[in-house]
Amino acid sequence: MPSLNGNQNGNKEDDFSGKKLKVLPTELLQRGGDAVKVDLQRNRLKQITGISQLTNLKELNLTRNEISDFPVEIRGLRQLEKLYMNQNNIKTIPENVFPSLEKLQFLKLSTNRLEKLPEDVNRCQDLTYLNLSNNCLKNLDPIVSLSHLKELYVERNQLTELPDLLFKNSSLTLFKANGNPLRKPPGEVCAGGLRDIQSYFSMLEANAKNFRTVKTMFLGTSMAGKSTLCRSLKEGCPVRVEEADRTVGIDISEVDWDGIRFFFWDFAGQEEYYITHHVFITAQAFVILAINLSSYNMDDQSFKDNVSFWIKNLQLKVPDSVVLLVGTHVDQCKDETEVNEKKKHINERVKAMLEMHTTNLELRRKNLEDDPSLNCEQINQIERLAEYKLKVLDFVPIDCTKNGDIDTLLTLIKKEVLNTEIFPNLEQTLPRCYYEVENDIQDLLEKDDIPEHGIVNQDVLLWKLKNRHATLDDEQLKLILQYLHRIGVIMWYKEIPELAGSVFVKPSFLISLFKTIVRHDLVQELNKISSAQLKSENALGIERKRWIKDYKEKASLSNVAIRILVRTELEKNYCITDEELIKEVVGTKKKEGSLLSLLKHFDVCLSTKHNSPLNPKANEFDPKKNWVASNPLVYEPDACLFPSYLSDNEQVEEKWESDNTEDLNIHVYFLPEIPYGFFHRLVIRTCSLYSPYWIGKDQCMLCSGNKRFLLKEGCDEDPFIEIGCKDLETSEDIQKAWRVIREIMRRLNTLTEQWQGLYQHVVSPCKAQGCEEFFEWNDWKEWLEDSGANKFNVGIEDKQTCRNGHQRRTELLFPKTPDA
Ligand SMILES: Nc1nc2c(ncn2[C@@H]2O[C@H](COP(=O)(O)OP(=O)(O)OP(=O)(O)O)[C@@H](O)[C@H]2O)c(=O)[nH]1
Repeated sequence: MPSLNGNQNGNKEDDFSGKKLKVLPTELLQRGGDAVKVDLQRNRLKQITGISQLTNLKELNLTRNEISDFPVEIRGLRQLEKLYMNQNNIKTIPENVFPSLEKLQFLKLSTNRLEKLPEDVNRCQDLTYLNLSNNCLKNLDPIVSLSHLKELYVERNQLTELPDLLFKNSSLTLFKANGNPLRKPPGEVCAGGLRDIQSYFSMLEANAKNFRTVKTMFLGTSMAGKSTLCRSLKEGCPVRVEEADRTVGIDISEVDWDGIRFFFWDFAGQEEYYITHHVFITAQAFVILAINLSSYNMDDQSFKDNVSFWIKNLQLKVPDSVVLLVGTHVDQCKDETEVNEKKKHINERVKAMLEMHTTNLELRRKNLEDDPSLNCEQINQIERLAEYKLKVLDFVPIDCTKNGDIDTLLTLIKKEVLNTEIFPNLEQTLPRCYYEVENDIQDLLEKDDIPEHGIVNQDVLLWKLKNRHATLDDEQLKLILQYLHRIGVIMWYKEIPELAGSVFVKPSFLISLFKTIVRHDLVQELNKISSAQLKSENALGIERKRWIKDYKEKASLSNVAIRILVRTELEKNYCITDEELIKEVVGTKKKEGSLLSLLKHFDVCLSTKHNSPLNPKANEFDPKKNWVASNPLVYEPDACLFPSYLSDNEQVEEKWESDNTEDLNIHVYFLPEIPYGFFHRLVIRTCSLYSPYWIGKDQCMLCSGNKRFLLKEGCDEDPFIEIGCKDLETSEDIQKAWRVIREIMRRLNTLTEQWQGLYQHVVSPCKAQGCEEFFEWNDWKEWLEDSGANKFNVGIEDKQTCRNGHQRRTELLFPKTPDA
């Protein structure tokens, strides 16, 4: 029997969800005109023959079924107000269905395979909610005249343009279009939301010009020749870069070739800088991967360090980018044969690597297809990942000291960039004022109207720009500034309260501040601190020694040392004397400076504490309340910890002691692998919730109440992150622990969203001694949603049996309805 639940409107709901139905049950059809609301989600329906008998149906939920042909019979449901058809396999919707659904207000068609919408969808004039995300739509014209739409979602489709009519005089209050290859308006405008898009269209001239910009990133190991390539290409002839002149952080510059603007981002190759790279590696980029051919050994390690590490990172972070492999130092190879052999080695390995990636995704998809209705979300995600094709262009070996070779490379780059198959989104349509504002900012800098360091108060900048653009108001100017921030021309972190008032119109300055702290030769820099500098912060020489020791042994850097280093950089290299500005950036004993706020915002480091004994009074985490640190505070944050520089896990292991079978334990597996810096950032984000924590190289332990939680990066062939909890005595303890794990998983999930090419799945290991079996989670992402928490694993048994016959209590394997 279906359950009949009352709802707020007094309508009875026929609940047939999760019953593995393949056809509509007779008992439902017999209800005929009595059925008002029917829930058929999570079944195996391919068709819904007979549905038109439910003539008074107002709400129909067909989420997560196996429907591929849109059921035309729905046409008969003339009273229908709400229709859920998301997470099926629908490719097309025929004409002549929607005109009959005149009362439809809510339509959810997300996560299907729709390529096109029927023209007559515009007949549903009462529609206020429409969700078309995760489809393959190229065009939204059929919906422009839906004048009552309030919420519209079209994320992750194939849209290149949005129709401006959609935004004129519309009642839209929510619109999301992330994950489309948009040119008009560009994705960076859409990322700002509805207001930005409306403002963009209001400013866009009828004959607006298309502009062509390429963000070019030079990546590769240290000394590969990135700076040499970057500078030589800019000059059009070989430029020699001295070893002492190596890149620290990132260098940014701009060139114009034949009307195409190239932004050159030269990334430093030393590992210390990798943790800040993710901030600056952005979508739709052109990557020049420099590989030093003379030092390249044709073995696994060399391929990994010089090539695959970088390609995999790009595949994870920006899977839609284009990579050009450039082999440098050809003149230092023995002969042409050596160059050709190395080129062949790299080309073959890269090809195999990309194929392997596709095969792994394919295999995973096949596994999931055993139960498509349960795994629909995951299958869809895999299919989306398989659609990303990182383009790796043919390998070019060059001698960076030779004129002819630089010329050849230059010609090749220009040719590739103009190839629309390789760069389909090169052209973007922008209102003229966007460019004018950008040029004006450069002009203000050149005319010294803005100080050389480029930090300018938001109000001052707006005032200066308004003097030049009488027609633009503050709001429009702010939107343009945010767009310029998103494309990396300026930096304005509006969402960080400490930084919202300052605009950094010279990003290179900000990066140079990053590198005062995140650098390969930090110990040397600490050693250079003079007595006078120490005195300025009331510090002693003996403290400097301690800073160096703490940094080397505990990867923690004193806040006082940070202040001294940053102040020195500002005063010496940028001749800044404005004490107020220095204090704002550097901070004081009482107030954190803007630089630290930024580093924390990007999860580069976290405030650290003295490691005190396990605190049984650690505040418990309660998802309904704001988390507050334990009282009395166990620490005064006086240093910053850089987790990825830590060298061992001893302390964490000692605090955690050993695992036991009554612990909670889940593994989050990553395909193709755990991105560089992922664990580091997860630890930072998680530890900011709990006062007592201990961190090691790839492990971290934290406390909530009297329970201990472990986060661990592991690899037993497949890379995974383990989340565990111990000290659980009662079922209530277990429920509480799952809530904390849910919070950790939420953080993990928001991080994952920053790596577009990443796939994860979650399992609970069996834990019986010697057993390697596990219990697979199907719905973990749903569990993270507020509404999903109550549905998770509803009705499962008290015990689960693994494939080897071991039994384990369900509540130790899955979070059984946390708030039930
Ligand atoms: N002979 C020769 N020397 C080169 C070539 N390319 C680069 N070099 C030299 O190699 C050294 C390293 O080059 P850089 O351009 O600084 O390398 P990088 O990749 O920017 O290094 P990091 O800044 O440490 O990341 C410099 O001394 C260059 O002059 C080449 O093709 N032939």
